[in-house]
Amino acid sequence: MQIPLKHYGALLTDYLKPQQQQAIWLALTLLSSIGLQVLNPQLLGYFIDTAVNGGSTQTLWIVASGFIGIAILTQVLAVSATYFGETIAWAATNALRVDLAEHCLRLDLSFHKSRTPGELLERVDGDVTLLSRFFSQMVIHVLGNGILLAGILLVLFVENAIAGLSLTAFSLVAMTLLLGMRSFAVAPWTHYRQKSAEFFGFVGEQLSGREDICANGAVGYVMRRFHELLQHWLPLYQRARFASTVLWTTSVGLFTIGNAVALAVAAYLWNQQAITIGTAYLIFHYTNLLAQPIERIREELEEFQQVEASIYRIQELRSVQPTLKANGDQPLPTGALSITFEQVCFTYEPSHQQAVQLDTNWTLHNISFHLPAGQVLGLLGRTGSGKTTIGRLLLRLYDYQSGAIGLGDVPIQATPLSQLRQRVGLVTQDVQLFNTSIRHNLTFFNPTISDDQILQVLQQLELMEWLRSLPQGLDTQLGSDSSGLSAGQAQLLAFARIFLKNPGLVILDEASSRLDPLTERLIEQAIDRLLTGRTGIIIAHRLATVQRADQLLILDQGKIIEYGDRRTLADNPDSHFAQLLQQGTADWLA
Ligand SMILES: Nc1ncnc2c1ncn2[C@@H]1O[C@H](COP(=O)(O)OP(=O)(O)OP(=O)(O)O)[C@@H](O)[C@H]1O
Repeated sequence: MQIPLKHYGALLTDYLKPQQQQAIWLALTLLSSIGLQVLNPQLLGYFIDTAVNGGSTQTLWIVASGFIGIAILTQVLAVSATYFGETIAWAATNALRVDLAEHCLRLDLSFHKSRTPGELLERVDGDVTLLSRFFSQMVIHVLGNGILLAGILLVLFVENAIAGLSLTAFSLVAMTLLLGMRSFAVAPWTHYRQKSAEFFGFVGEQLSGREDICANGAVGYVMRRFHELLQHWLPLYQRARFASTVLWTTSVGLFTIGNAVALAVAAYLWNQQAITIGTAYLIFHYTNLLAQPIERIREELEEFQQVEASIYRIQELRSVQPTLKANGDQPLPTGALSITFEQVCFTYEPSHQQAVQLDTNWTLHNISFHLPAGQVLGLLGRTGSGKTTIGRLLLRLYDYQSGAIGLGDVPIQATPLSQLRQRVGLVTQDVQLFNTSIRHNLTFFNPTISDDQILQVLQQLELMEWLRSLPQGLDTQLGSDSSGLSAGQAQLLAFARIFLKNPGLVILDEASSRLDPLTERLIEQAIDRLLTGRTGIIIAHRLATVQRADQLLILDQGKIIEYGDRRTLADNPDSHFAQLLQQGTADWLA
């Protein structure tokens, strides 16, 4: 896996451009500290020669103080560089996190269904965290240490040409060898991070389902899977670390050779009386100093292998594009919206579409009906017959493969997605509440909705008494798992959301669970109000709700087995609906 250099460049310019000033400060502090590191040993060499030649104590004091002063300044500059580096890293990686999160939110439901929330967390946060060093220091460290390396070699040449030449040759060999091994550990680190994403996905999934897991005695199974994942994770980590260790061992071996070369050259030149003892010390000192940039570049490259794996995975995520067809800009009419389905066929696995020539494999097959504006359609059918899928197609959570769907005579693809989702309201059985105040749970953070509007809606839903019983009213915080709310109250809050949104079409997946009579009455009233002046589709589980419908559509295995006016069907003793009425329940399986 080799990522073209231009991709790194693009990433750097995209995310570092807004922080040009900080980046300049980072470069300045880093380069100054490098300059001082090259300069300071010269004072030491001078100190030794002055001491050996019997120089004055005052001179020695001045040189020693200068040496200490520069050492302190180098440290101050290093601290400043770290500060600027961290600031840049956080700002850049946060911007990337935001971009990736937005990108994921734009992707279809099919993308999210195929990935666990934990896996996405690892993609959006784990991989990006690894990139922080790339943004803050990597490029500048590789560049800066390259300059330090060149500076040291230059000084060595100035001290003595033979020393400069032999240590330059050594540096070239060391760098070539280490750079050649650059990609050595990329693949093991990619596998390791893939497994870690899987592990976090698994943990996230199990944590969110902990009640069901405990209630159904599945803890043993979960723990076994947990250990299985860990068992696969460890060898991958060992392999990745081993690859990195090979690099480390190579560089340690190289520096031992480097030190031997420096000592041999210094001893030879000293014997030849070509250099002073101070210069001999400097050759040895600079060779040691040489280890720092080479070692640092090696470290950066080693870390870069992990970064490369992260960049690769981020690119992969960014390359996933929504499969929904493009939107048009045709507005939907105001008020209640009529619905037209014309021979709609849909499957959740479009890649199998060609293979699905047989009608039986469509999730929805040849669905056609027309519901005039302001009317209500009751949807009935066995579990898995495709009722929920009809709602999903209307909201364009998925696109159908053939046929046509129109709302208010506008094809749904011809209108902007944001407008479509504003004009169609969906209440599912599974009400998703967020870990924030009741106000935000109702308005979805829309600041244009006033408290008065919210209170009016809660009053209509007869929820004021409940609201008054809460210690902080609309500011009361809800738990993400609906803690403190009954199923009926959660449903009523979901209705309140729809009232505030005021759509022209309401799709209601009615709760099939039994509610207490008081809550049931409240919900019945709420549904009545919700449907007034709006078109409605109700996936009905109660006869009371079905009686509201103007039209009925009964599905079986994705096909319409009965469709028509409710009263006409009720009067026809041969109809499926009449049989349901006879059974006294709308629940198909009852
Ligand atoms: N995201 C999905 N990916 C793949 N298949 C799916 C998906 N959602 C539903 N299905 C399948 O599509 C078919 C229709 O599902 P749908 O949820 O529309 O049925 P339903 O009539 O609403 O059932 P229920 O009454 O149980 O809610 C089922 O066979 C189901 O397994």
